[in-house]
Amino acid sequence: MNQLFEEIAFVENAQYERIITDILNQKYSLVENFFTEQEVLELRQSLLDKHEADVFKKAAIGNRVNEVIEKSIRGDVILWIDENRADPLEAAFFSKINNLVAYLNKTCFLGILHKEFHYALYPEGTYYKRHLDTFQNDDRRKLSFVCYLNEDGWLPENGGELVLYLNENGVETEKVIYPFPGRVVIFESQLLEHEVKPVKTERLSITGWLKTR
Ligand SMILES: O=C(O)CCC(=O)C(=O)O
Ligand SMILES: [Fe+2]
Repeated sequence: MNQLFEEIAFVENAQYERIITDILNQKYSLVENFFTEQEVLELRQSLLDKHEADVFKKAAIGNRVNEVIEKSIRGDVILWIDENRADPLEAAFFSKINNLVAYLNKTCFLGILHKEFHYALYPEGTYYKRHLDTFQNDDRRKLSFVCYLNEDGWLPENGGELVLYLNENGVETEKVIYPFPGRVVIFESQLLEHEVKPVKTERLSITGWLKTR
């Protein structure tokens, strides 16, 4: 009965449809208003408060069974967000993510069953060298999701741009994305190599992955 109700209640969502079309056509989607300005402001404050409380740790490369801290590859510090212990703000964040996942699973049969998200702070001078978001021993990450939480007025000169390496008819091209506040980038974890260019002003974000199995 519930199932039937869901079928009838399905409403096409223009924003999600655009995300799906973008990903099908170009392997990534850039969304300017996935979260409200208020949500972005509060998530930024939450990140800064938690960082102030010193609970971030140096990000590693490799997955959690196989991790190595390698500052020559990435220099950000992170804090994983546990959905089961989320505060109301984080719960609202996950509710938007879960809506998107439900839509993707329903319309594209993506089979997303798990997700993992962390706050990330790149101190001045740090970067993340070109990489793919999958691990040798784990290919469950399907979509990468990044939401930028920088201050209003963030300038291109602040560095820290995300560069996606695209392939257009066999030719590599670079898509440069500035981490302006509120921007969300979603891309195919297994297909798009990318990097974070050196940061000149502390750079804030939430990054996550939508995973199968
Ligand atoms: O912050 C970004 O723009 C991308 C971060 C990233 O590539 C990662 O954490 O794997
Ligand atoms: Fe990445």
